[in-house]
Amino acid sequence: MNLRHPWQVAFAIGSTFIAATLQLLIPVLLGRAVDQVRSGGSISGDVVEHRLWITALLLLTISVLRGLFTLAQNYFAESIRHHFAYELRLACYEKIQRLSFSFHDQGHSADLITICMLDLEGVCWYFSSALIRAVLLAMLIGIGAYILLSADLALGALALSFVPFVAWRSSRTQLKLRATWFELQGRLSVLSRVMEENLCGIRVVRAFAAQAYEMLKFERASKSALALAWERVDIYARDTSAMTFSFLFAMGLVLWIGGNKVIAGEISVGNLATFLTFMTVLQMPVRQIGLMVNAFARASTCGSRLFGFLDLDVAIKEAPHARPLEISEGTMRFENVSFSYPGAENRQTLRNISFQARRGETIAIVGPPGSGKSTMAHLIPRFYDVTSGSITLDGQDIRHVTLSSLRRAVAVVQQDAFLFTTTVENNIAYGDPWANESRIERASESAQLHNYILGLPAGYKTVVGERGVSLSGGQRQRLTIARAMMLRPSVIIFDDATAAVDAATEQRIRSAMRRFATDRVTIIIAHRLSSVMHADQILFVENGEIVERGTHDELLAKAARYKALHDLQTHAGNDMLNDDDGAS
Ligand SMILES: Nc1ncnc2c1ncn2[C@@H]1O[C@H](COP(=O)(O)OP(=O)(O)OP(=O)(O)O)[C@@H](O)[C@H]1O
Repeated sequence: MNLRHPWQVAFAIGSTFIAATLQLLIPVLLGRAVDQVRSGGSISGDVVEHRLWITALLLLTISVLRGLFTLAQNYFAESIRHHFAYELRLACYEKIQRLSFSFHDQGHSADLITICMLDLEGVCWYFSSALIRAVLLAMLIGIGAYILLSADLALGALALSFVPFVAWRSSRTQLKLRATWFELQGRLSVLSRVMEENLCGIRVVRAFAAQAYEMLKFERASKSALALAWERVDIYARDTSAMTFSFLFAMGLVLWIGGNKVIAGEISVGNLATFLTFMTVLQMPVRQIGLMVNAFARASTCGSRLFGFLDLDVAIKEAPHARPLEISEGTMRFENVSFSYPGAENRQTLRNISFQARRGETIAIVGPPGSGKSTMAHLIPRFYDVTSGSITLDGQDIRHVTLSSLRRAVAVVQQDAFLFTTTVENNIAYGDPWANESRIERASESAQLHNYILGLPAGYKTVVGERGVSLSGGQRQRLTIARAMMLRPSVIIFDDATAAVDAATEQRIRSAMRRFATDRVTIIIAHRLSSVMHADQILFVENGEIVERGTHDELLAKAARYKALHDLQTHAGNDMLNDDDGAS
């Protein structure tokens, strides 16, 4: 139970007890009222009327009070549920912020959303509404059974005979409905996937005149969902009828046998009325046993997933006595770094990488696809930890400094330029929300974006991202470059960040960044050698190892892999130019 709100829990349970007790008094009072009318022959009319008035007033008061306490019970139960959900949601979100890249690499995002929304709801509902209802149900059935059985054992047993059957049947129905619910969710998600693909690929669909095929695909998915929905209606209708029948059958028996007992003078008509009213009172809660069983089954699956997620160990942790990173000379060093991805420990992605970069230097990393260039970049902000060796910044091992200070000092401009759905200004100032306008403008000028932004409908206040103005790949990329520059990092990494901009814009960004680069280490990962030829040191990586290093001229002079790549790109460029000449 949610012990962070003990008073609310106490009020919810207390109100439930009182509401249940008051509800149990109603059949007793009704029975008494019937007997008071029946006894009219032996007592004067005024006395009967007086007694009836008292009983009626009592009934009214009890009903009003019961309503108020039920209201309080629902109020507190809902309040607990929402507070509990709020706290769990925050805990989940906080966990997501801390989870390491190795967790996200396994493509958990859809599962994570299910855990943090649906599973969380399942757990909260159980801990608030279902548990409170279980208390109410236990009281109604327990005390109700005691009153009925002590009034007349045989008739009481008969009146309660529908309880086990309805409880069993409603639990079975709910569990069956639950199983089909999962299946239905699966079929509905196929339906939404078909629709989503159709909307995303609308140009392909129209271009290939595939509307009829798409319609057929959608109809098939739709039919399969409809069939299951019908199956569920069938289960529900059949089981509801069976439960109603058993209840009415038991009621008929009580009426018949009870009626005979009244004739024989064994019980009063009022007693019989009490029995019948009790049965009506018990009917709905008993049917809800199925809901409780379902809530419990749901909460145990959802709970094991939710709490399993919250208890997950975070791979990248801060050292117990981590200190903020202190930058003085601004030197970064890789010392004999080897690395294997978590889950792929038998394969070394990087082997014995050593190099040093001083403030103001630009280091370029080139090499064939999959050679480990991005992996090297991801080790610097500790997206992953080195398997052996170390990375230091001014002599401080990055594993021994606080994560926030490290990530403020190391900015990565990724290949995929992600933008938040907010203004251009907020996107650029993401790492420094208090930055003034002139700094934001300077950063966008360096990223060759300022003039373009001024031409947007609302300038820097224009909303971009999924539901805003759409930018081209190159413009998005330049915006993320400006965002990284705002951090004034000690190490800035461009992970193939200029691949989406044309050579002329790249040239302009590079010259604008020259001043910016004097205060920090710049690491450029690129396939286009024209992007890296001005670097102070070029590392050629192959199969996770640095196989060549030096300046552009030194590497050309070596006439090995770098030279081969350079010749390939130069010839490819010349060939394209020649083709263009030929074409024109
Ligand atoms: N998250 C991951 N889990 C396991 N293996 C990975 C992961 N990311 C990359 N790899 C593997 O590590 C190797 C190096 O990948 P990396 O992305 O560093 O190469 P790269 O040189 O940057 O490639 P590219 O030039 O195509 O971007 C590849 O074989 C890749 O399949």
